[in-house]
Amino acid sequence: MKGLVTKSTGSWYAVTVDDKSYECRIKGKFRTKDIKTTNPIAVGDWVDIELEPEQQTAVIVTLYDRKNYMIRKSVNLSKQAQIIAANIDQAYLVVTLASPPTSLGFIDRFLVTAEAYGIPASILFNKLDLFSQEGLEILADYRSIYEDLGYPCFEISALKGINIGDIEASLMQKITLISGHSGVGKSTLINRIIPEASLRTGKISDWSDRGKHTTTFAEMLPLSQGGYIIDTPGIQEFGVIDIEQQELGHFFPEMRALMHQCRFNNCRHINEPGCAVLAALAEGGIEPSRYDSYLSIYHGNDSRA
Ligand SMILES: Nc1nc2c(ncn2[C@@H]2O[C@H](COP(=O)(O)OP(=O)(O)OP(=O)(O)O)[C@@H](O)[C@H]2O)c(=O)[nH]1
Ligand SMILES: [Zn+2]
Repeated sequence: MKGLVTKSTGSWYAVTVDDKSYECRIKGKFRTKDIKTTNPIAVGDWVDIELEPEQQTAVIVTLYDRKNYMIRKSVNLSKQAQIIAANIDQAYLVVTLASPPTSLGFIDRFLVTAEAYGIPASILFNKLDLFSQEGLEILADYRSIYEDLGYPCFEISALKGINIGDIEASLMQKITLISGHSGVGKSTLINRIIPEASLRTGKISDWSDRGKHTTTFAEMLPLSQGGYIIDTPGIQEFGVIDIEQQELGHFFPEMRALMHQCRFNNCRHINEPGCAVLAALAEGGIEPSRYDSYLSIYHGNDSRA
C-alpha cells in the first residue's frame, strides 16, 4: 500500500493511506544519495508499507523518489545529516530578533539549503508585539535585506494574532515546512492557524530552559482549506551539507546575478582579481552580513544559536 509519512519520532513513523494512519517501522536500508542520514525516512515521504501479520503495525518497505527535501548537518555528528522534511512546496523560517534571537548566519544557511533544493523560502519575523521602537528599526533593516533578495517576509505576532491572515492565505493548497529555533513560536503560530492541532507550547523562562524542546517530532498537519503544514522540532544549529564550495555562490541570488561578470569563470569570490562579487561588496551592492555567511559556509563552519 502506498502512503504518506505524516509523523516521525525517529524510530516510529505514522503513514497515512486513504485517511487511515498506520504505525510503521523501517525494514531494510534506505539511502539518500551518498549522504549518511540519521533518519532515512522523513515526514512528507511517499512510501510503500506492508502490514505485519496479526498485528496493528506495518513496515515501510519502499521509499519513492523525492521531489526535494530540506536537510541539515546533525548536531555533534558532523558527518551525518538529518532530513527535516521531504516533498515540500515552500519553507517558512520563523525567526525572532529576541527571546531567543535568530542570527543572520542561521537565516542564511537555511536559505542557501532551500535554494540548493529549489524550495521557495519565506521569513516570518515573530513576536512583533515585543518590539520597541529600536527593535522595529532593526526589524525593518533585516526585512529589507531579505526582501530585496526576493524572499517574502512577514511580520507577525503568533501570540497576539497580528498579521496571521496573510500567512493563512499563502498556505492554501500547499505543503509548507515550518522551521526555526526552539522557542520562536512555531507551535503558537500553528495552533492559531489550526486550532484543532492543540500543540504544546513551552515557556522559555530562563537560561537553564534554553534549548528545551517542546516539540519532539516532525508532524504533517492538514489544513481545512487544503494543503498541509509540517511542524518540526526546534533547531539549535543549521549546518549546510552536500554543497560543493565551487557551487555555493549559485545559492546566493545576489551573487548568482553577478558571477558571470567575474574575470575568471572559476572565481571563488574570495580574493580573485576582477571579481564582480567583491566589487559589489565594496560598493554596497551586496550586504556584508550575507557575504560573511558565504565565507563562513565556504569554510565549512556551522551556525550556532
Ligand atoms: N510575546 C510573544 N510571545 C510569543 C509569540 N509567539 C510565541 N510566543 C511565546 O514563545 C514561547 C515559545 O513558543 P512556542 O510556540 O512553544 O515555540 P516553538 O517554536 O514551537 O518551540 P519548540 O516547540 O521548542 O520548537 C511561548 O511562551 C509562547 O507563548 C509572540 O508572537 N509574542
Ligand atoms: Zn567572483
